[in-house]
Amino acid sequence: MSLLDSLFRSGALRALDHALAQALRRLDPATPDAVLAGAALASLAVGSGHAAFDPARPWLLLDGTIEWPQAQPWLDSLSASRWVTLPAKSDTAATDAPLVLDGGLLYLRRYREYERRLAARLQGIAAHPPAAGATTSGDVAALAPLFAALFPQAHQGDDRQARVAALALRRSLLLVTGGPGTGKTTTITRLLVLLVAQARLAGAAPPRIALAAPTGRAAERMAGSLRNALAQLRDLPGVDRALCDELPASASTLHRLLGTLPDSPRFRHDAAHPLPVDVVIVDEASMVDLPLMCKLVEAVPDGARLVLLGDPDQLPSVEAGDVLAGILAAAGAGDALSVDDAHALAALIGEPAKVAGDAGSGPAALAGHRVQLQRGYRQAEVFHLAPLANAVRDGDADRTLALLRGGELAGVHFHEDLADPLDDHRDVLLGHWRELAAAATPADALARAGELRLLTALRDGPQGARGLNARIEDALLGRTRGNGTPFHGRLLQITENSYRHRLFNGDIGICLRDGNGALVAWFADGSEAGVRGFHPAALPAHEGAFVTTVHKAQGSEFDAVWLQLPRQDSRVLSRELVYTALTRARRELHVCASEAVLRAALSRHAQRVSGLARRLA
Ligand SMILES: Nc1ncnc2c1ncn2[C@@H]1O[C@H](COP(=O)(O)OP(=O)(O)OP(=O)(O)O)[C@@H](O)[C@H]1O
Repeated sequence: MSLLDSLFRSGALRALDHALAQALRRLDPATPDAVLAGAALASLAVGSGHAAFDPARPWLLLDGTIEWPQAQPWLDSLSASRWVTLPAKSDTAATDAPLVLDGGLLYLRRYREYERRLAARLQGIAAHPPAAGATTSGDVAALAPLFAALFPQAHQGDDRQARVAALALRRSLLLVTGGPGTGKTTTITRLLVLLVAQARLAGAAPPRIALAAPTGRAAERMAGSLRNALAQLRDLPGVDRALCDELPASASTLHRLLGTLPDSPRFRHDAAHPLPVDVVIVDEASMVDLPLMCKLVEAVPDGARLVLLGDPDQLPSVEAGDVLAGILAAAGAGDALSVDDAHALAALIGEPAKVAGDAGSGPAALAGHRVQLQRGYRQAEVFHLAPLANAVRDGDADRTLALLRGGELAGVHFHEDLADPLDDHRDVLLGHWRELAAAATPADALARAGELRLLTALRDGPQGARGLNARIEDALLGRTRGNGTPFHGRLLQITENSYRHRLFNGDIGICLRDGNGALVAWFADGSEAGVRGFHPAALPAHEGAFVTTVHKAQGSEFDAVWLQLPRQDSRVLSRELVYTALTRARRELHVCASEAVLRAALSRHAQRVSGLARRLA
């Protein structure tokens, strides 16, 4: 049997992937099986979060007992095919072949173009100094008193937060990375105040600033953190409150920032119609996929600053890409300043511990654009998560298990071998969800829904989100319910973007009866009332949300997180998945898992195929 047929019969391919291969076979019946299978796999790769298919590492896409062709003959056969373009380095893949073989990876043409355009525009932004940059030592010296008020520790050792703000004076592309609570938002707030002051000193208008995140929830969280940081700043001696007043009070989704067009994958803002802004700050950059990141960077005007914030240890975007990882690979460790920056910024931050070119930092293409924040500032007395998060991030299973079993981390609970939290902890969990139905107002119910979330690794199976949701809904209702029927107290999550409703993938709502007994589905929004109601039958696609997958919880935080891992290992499990789940918790964490599954998860990376790092280098 041909590889294509055996992949299709085993259920590995989606109908869409198979249809692409079939279409090529119809157009040219002589097309070799290796090319047809490659086409189907390139399509499946995009559907599985990869930018391309790697014939040398096919198991990154599919595991199981598949007899893969040898890499070199496969690549040769692809290279010789009329369906595959082989672009020269500068080529824009102008032919209309559906596939491109580039850097040993097989791409669907459109995704190779996204990757090429993203790399080119990122390099363009990085190479372009900010329009209102501080280039002279006089510019820098004039800002020194404010800088010292914003970053009083700047001259004491390696203050990475101060380094971020200082670098923003000279760099258009800035990558600010760090785990939860390392002060990314605090730092950005101070950086923006500094940029406002810089414009004022130059007699220019204050910079036009856009704050954005991939999901509505992440954007809300970003705006909330910024407001808190700003409230602290207003009381800081040496900081003029009028500077703080110039900062935006809200953040939007990236889709809204770029301006969606009805029934079009394009946005209102693009290279020809750039965003009318001077600074774009993007939070949760690890969640941004390849097409969206490409469209974002192309809409950033020349001379504007682009600041990407993210936690590199979190799961990559659900959709194709792993874009942040590719960019960071080209930026190095984020521990060094370039020689020029170090010299120009010495008046603000003193002599840096390390300058680019020092042993270890390497000649990365975007070196000098990244700052990795290291120190966590969240209070640890009530919730001591950091040691566990670090052990998981490092894939250190022995240490992770010792910490979980030791029971000494405040707020962290291990329920070893527990396969069903609804059996042993039914009262706590159902009690919480019942309280939502009894909340005084929809806004209150939605706020309380953020107090606890049960997270799973998988959608399907006995410990999957779907099955658990159905069981919880039955338990709350006290009877078996027709699938998807709304009921008073049902928590739900939108699963598609609907611009008409202004509801987006991942938005959480709750169904409550109004005074007349009619069910209304309520969602949080930025309006004065704080919520918007919909008739449940008029909602875009949605599903139950008492339990969500870790993937869907990216960009959100909850007071208490219950993480349920499956009983059997699965290729979906990885240290990034466990790390992302743990770091969603603000006060309390419950991990339900077996030693074997936890060890298997921590031994695996959520690896994605991408040519971005190579392209940027
Ligand atoms: N240099 C600092 N000194 C003291 N406290 C700080 C400092 N930087 C940040 N914090 C505090 O640490 C907490 C977390 O900061 P912040 O919200 O900026 O972190 P973050 O990295 O944006 O977090 P998240 O991962 O949730 O987005 C806040 O309470 C903030 O006030």
